[in-house]
Amino acid sequence: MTVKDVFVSAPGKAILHGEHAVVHGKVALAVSLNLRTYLRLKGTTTGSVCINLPNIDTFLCYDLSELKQLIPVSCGKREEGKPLDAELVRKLREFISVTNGNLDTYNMATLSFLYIYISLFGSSELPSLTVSVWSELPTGAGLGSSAAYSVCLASALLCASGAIPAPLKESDQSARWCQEDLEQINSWAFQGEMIIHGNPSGVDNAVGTWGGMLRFLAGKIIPLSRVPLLRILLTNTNVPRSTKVLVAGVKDKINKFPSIMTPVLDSVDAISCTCEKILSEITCEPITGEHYNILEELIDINQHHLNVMGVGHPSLDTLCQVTLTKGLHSKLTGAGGGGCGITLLRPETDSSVVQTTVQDLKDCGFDCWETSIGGPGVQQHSPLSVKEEVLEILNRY
Ligand SMILES: Nc1ncnc2c1ncn2[C@@H]1O[C@H](COP(=O)(O)OP(=O)(O)O)[C@@H](O)[C@H]1O
Ligand SMILES: C[C@@](O)(CCOP(=O)(O)O)CC(=O)O
Ligand SMILES: [Mg+2]
Repeated sequence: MTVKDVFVSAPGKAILHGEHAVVHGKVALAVSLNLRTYLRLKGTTTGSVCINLPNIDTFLCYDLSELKQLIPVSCGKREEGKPLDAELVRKLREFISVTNGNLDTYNMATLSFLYIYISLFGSSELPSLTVSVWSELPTGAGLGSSAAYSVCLASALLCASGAIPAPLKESDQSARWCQEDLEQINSWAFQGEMIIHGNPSGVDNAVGTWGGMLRFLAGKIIPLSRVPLLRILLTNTNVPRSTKVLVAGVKDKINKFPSIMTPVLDSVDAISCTCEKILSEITCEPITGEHYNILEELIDINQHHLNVMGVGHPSLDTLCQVTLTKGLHSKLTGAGGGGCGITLLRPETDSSVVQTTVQDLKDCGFDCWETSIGGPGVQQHSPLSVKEEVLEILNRY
């Protein structure tokens, strides 16, 4: 069986409020970024499955005959939204550690690819194909690169398997799936996130799938109908960390000090709700200085809470201090422990202040840039419509 080529992309995200607390059933507010992950799937006749992941220096090929051995005996077509198939995960872990030496975090990328591939095709015939992925997002830095990757995998593999149609018409440059198909993509992406994160809330893959700004609570996704025009500075401290490890650390802390940590999580929940209220006022009333004063205070309080949860880092403290000298307020975004932070810019913040702040942060060894938010969720593209620099990289494979 030869599968059709598919080209897709999905955005990264910034969590405004609610990271970590969202894993424990609290509200999070998240927004898509203008940085995307691109995936090209090509049907081949080589009798192998190849995966090219240049962001993480991973280039692998497997014979279909090897992969067939991994199909669980019980393999019917697995339904989405179910817990991971423990037998398949065990077989894949064994297989990857045998062929690839170790189980470092970057091998999670291979594991999640193979998991979705075998789950979707295992009950029929495994097709020969090559998947190449390139991302504009920093990997493992809090901007949801794992979710953008999982959403791309899920959409391309679902499309290739025929479980969902390819929405792109001949004359289109890019196209989106219908709601029902997006739900399927989101739920398979969640499985990929489970492999990479251990215990994800699902907020990141929801933003990667639907884009825009959304409120997420216990698996329920409510898109905000109007996305306020927020100006946000993104800073990558370049301190590496793993979401899986940080999420597990917060859980341990909650288990150890339940009566101390529960109020912290409740407070984060209230911060998300208050922020949502202010943002909705900003979209339909004249913006006042007071709106921004409150947003800034919420950022400060939440950053303290995240430190209490044990996911701060000296580099993030530096970010907060440096921006505060310019009157700007910052917090970590995503799992913390290094990685990225967001800084809220007020509508009246002068571009010269932004420029000097960016320079000061760069002098600390950080990457820093002003970003736009609220981009579209997962899309299928005609390769001709994709940015030259992305095509150039993906064309190498
Ligand atoms: N472009 C990519 N190519 C391959 N794997 C990726 C890519 N982006 C993310 N990943 C996978 O996601 C992991 C990082 O996920 P995570 O620790 O959750 O950080 P993030 O905040 O970026 O989501 C990587 O170790 C890798 O397994
Ligand atoms: C910490 C958490 O709230 C967000 C993690 O985001 P990221 O992988 O650091 O981009 C975990 C989750 O919601 O699954
Ligand atoms: Mg992640």
